[in-house]
Amino acid sequence: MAPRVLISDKLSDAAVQIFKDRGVEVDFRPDLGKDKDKLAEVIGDYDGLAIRSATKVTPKILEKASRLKVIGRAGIGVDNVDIPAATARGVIVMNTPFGNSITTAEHAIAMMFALARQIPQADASTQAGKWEKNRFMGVELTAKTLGIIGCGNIGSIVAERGIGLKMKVIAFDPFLSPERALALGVEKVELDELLARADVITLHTPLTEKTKNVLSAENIARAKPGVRIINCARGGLVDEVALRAALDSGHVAGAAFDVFSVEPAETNVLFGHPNVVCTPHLGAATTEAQENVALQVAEQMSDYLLAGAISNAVNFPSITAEEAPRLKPFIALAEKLGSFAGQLTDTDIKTVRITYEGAVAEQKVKALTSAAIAGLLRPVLADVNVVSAPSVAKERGIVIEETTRDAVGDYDSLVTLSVVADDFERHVAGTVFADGQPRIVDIKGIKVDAGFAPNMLYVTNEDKPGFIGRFASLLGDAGVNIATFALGRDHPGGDAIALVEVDGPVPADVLGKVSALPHVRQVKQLRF
Ligand SMILES: NC(=O)C1=CN([C@@H]2O[C@H](COP(=O)(O)OP(=O)(O)OC[C@H]3O[C@@H](n4cnc5c(N)ncnc54)[C@H](O)[C@@H]3O)[C@@H](O)[C@H]2O)C=CC1
Ligand SMILES: O=C(O)CCC(=O)C(=O)O
Repeated sequence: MAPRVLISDKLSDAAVQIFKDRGVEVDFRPDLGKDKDKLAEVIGDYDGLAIRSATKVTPKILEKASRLKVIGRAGIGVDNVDIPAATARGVIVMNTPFGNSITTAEHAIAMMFALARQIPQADASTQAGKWEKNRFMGVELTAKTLGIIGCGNIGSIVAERGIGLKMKVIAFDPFLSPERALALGVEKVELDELLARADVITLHTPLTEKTKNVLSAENIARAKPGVRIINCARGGLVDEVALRAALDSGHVAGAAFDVFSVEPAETNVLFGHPNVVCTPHLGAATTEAQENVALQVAEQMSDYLLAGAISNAVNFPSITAEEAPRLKPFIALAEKLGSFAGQLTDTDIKTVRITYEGAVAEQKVKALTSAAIAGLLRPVLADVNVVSAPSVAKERGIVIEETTRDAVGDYDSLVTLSVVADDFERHVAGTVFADGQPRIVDIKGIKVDAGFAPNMLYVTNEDKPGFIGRFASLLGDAGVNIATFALGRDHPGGDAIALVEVDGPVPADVLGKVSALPHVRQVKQLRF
């Protein structure tokens, strides 16, 4: 069955076409983004949801999204998606981090000119027939200092444009490396210095706990008198009430805002001030950017739904379409090793150690670890999946340790999973053979060679003569057919294990009889 995608915001038609061309069923319902009740009614029918910023993906919507596998944001900010809730439900959230950066940077530059030369006000006055030539005295930007708060993708483009305009560009961004600053031709400064020096401040950070109100009343007061402030990033970065007061007092000479603390902004404290220029979140609104992000999001979502490739996910490591088929058997191996350990563990797990040796260590091991954790937790939490598993494990206080190293043993690739609880540590290792099938090759240090099957028995016993015959007759008498039988022991007469594939579930009374056989220590029915 073809996957189904709902587009619930105004995306370029290009997205619809891409989905259709790729064989994904698509419904284009841009009305639904603003109607959360209707969206909740229909979301259960879709595998994918493509959005811009109008659709709010809340926990309530996600509760109804029983089939949903991926949310694609045609744009950068994913603050309209509840990421923890999506992750907890195993839904991949992807964005398109570059498609609208140039356009948004250009909007910030346009806003800077609009402020410097009061273009919107002069336009309104001129078209009203006033010809107020003396009213609109502007400022030149050449040689002025442009202060960029947040010098990532968009901030860097703004910096380049600013330098092109012969401005002195300074930037505050704790994550901007000195090398990158040098390459951009930007002076990296602390916030206080930026406030003191900048003639124009432009914001380009996401809205986070740290950046909320980065331009607070105090910081606005510290800014250079006559500063102009531009926000084309996110509402909430600037204290709008404090800014209005600073505009009224003349401390701030002008402000240009594309984004607001409440959107859609039908009213705002900044509205109506003569030195304020506003646009309705138009930063990304060019034909080029909208085409870019629509194409990209549709490609990314189709790649995931059809081929398991993951790019630009904010809650899962990327996997390319080329990597996906190579990774797939190892994802199956990791999940099954996790499941094996999970089915044998009834107590609280404290730590999970996963070691990747040999060729597999070169793969996306984060994805494999997520798969192993999903397999481990699934016996107790049925709806955990590869996306949600790491956050579920974290919530439960499970420490995950991941190691990669060169091959040291007999296998090209070996994955070893150790589970540590208060009173034991258990480990199991596996590999993928040339036929692409995952195999268990080591349990508790005992070498075995067994595939995974829907119904299996795991038996531990003392290595004494007679066990295999009695065990096989007991299953035969109970009408349980043995498909494969793998044995291992640490040394003659020591600890032995059997992994037995059977053709169907084994009744509880038969399991009881197996565990009562001489020399048997434990028997466990396993499902894969
Ligand atoms: N108005 C609009 O239509 C659009 C707005 N945006 C918004 O622009 C913002 C920036 O986007 P990108 O440049 O693509 O993101 P990015 O992730 O490439 O850059 C963000 C930068 O902010 C920096 N940063 C993070 N915390 C900081 C802090 N506490 N202080 C200073 N810097 C900090 C990061 O180190 C990073 O360099 C996002 O919030 C995005 O949603 C993006 C596209 C369109
Ligand atoms: O989709 C839009 O128009 C908003 C773009 C935006 O804010 C973003 O990409 O973060």
